Amino acid sequence: MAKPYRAAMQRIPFIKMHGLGNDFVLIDRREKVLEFDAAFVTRIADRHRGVGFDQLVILDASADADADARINFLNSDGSLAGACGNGTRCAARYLMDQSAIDEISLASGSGLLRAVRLADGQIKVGMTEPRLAWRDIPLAQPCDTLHVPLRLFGLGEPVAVNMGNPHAVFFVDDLDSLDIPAIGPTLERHPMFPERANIGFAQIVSHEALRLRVFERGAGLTLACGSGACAAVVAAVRRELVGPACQVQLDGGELSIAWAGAGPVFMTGPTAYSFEGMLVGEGNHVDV
Ligand SMILES: N[C@@H](CCC[C@H](N)C(=O)O)C(=O)O
Repeated sequence: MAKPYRAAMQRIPFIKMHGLGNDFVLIDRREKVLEFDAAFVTRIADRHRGVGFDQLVILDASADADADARINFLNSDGSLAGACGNGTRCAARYLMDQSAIDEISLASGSGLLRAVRLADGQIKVGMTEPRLAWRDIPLAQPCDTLHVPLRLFGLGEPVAVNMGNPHAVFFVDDLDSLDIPAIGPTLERHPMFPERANIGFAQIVSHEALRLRVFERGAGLTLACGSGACAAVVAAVRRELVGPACQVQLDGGELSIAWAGAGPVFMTGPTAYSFEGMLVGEGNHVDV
């Protein structure tokens, strides 16, 4: 028998995508108003009772005539993320496929982002210009962002970078010796980072390559973090550890990052569809 509130049921189509295993539920609201709250987000994020994702990617119609759509990101803990590199590449791929085009512009919290599909199918996005002043990270106190005075767990001083979201990058000699799930939460929520921070651990491989693992703000250790890869290369270029083009080796695969020492950071890598489905429920209380 149909439940009495059936008429109020929402049906929300979604697409599951990932970039190097950094996974997303993408909801396209460009043509339909769909409302949901933080409880909805954490429910869908649950990998046992929901769909599971690192970030929820929401596409809306954009008021900006230069943009094809507006993009927003929420972490699996329900918090807002100002930027998400892999999510941007996945959303760009989805929008390009929908319209059979190879170039797209997205309005985001960190400005207008342009993405292109390359001949080999990889998606390249121009991320924002990194912000490097302590206030812009933001950090809790004035300091040199190239050497943030934070010494914990035997790590050296990190480099702080804002890529539309806050990052701290620690350079280490042996990435495999770190228990990142154990130390990540303390660093993410350290009082030095009033808005919390994404915590990257980078090991230099050569002048053109580094290995990276990121404990993401609001999502924990992920298989890849696009904005984290950008932040790590910006940090490594500033410390003169790598050149302007750098391969970033993440647990889920590789990203090519280019930064000339000023201006935007370019990120290139693969994207993939996983499956599509429907979230069904009453109001914001959605069953999956
Ligand atoms: N996975 C993302 C980063 C997501 C946002 C981050 N957790 C935050 O809160 O800033 C990426 O690919 O950049």
